[in-house]
Amino acid sequence: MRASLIQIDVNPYESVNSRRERVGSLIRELRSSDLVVLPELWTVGAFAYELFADEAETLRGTTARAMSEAARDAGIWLHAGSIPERGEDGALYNTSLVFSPDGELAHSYRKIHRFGFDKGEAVLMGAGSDLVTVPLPDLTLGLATCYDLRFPELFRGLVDAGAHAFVIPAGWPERRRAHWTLLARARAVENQAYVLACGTAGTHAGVPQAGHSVVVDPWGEVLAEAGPGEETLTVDLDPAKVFDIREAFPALKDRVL
Ligand SMILES: NC(=O)CCC(=O)C(=O)O
Repeated sequence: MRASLIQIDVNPYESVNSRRERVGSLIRELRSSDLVVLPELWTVGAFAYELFADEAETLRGTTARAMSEAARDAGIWLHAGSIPERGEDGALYNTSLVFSPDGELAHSYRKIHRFGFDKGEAVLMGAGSDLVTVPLPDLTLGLATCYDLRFPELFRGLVDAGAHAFVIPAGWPERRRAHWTLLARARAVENQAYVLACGTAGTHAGVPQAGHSVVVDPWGEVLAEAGPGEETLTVDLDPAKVFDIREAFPALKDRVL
């Protein structure tokens, strides 16, 4: 199973429209992949709090339509990262969208743990409450977003719901990059699952982004890691590795709590 992560530069000098078109073209070049992943809040940037309300969209908005067409044209599963969603209740959510190869919006996930450190996201956005898994032909994905990476109980819940790989779009800042790679590897090792963690590049709202998107195998080995700039990582995953490692070293079966 071939997966590609597009680490997008979210600098504020590019308009949302231009970035959306550019990302659509990048996705269409990845026809040989089975799954393409984008980062968190890539239309605006995860720390551009003042843009969230203005750029919020519904699940049938401009970004969702553009991503649906790109997924269909490329014939791939697309985890289109997250958008600032304007919910039916009027509240904002940090919502990830997953499109099937025929362009259908198959799943969406509202980020559960809002980033509360600088108050921005936690004040502006509502919290999701539902765990979301995405059964693909060869393995099941569990969805999480950025700050969620710090909360292992979410990932354990996703494993209990059948996940073999976690997809984590992010807008992780450079100043905590050491945590990013460490946590991605920890979630992989403790759950014996692949981790596909796709971050952003560039600087927005004065926050330099870490980049360094990473794919980790179920043994905790880093299969591929991006540099700091815009880049696409492509990796071949072996779904059997999850089952083999879980059988050969059955730590998940020894859980007490
Ligand atoms: N967008 C985010 O969730 C930021 C998370 C972060 O900066 C951290 O966990 O550190």
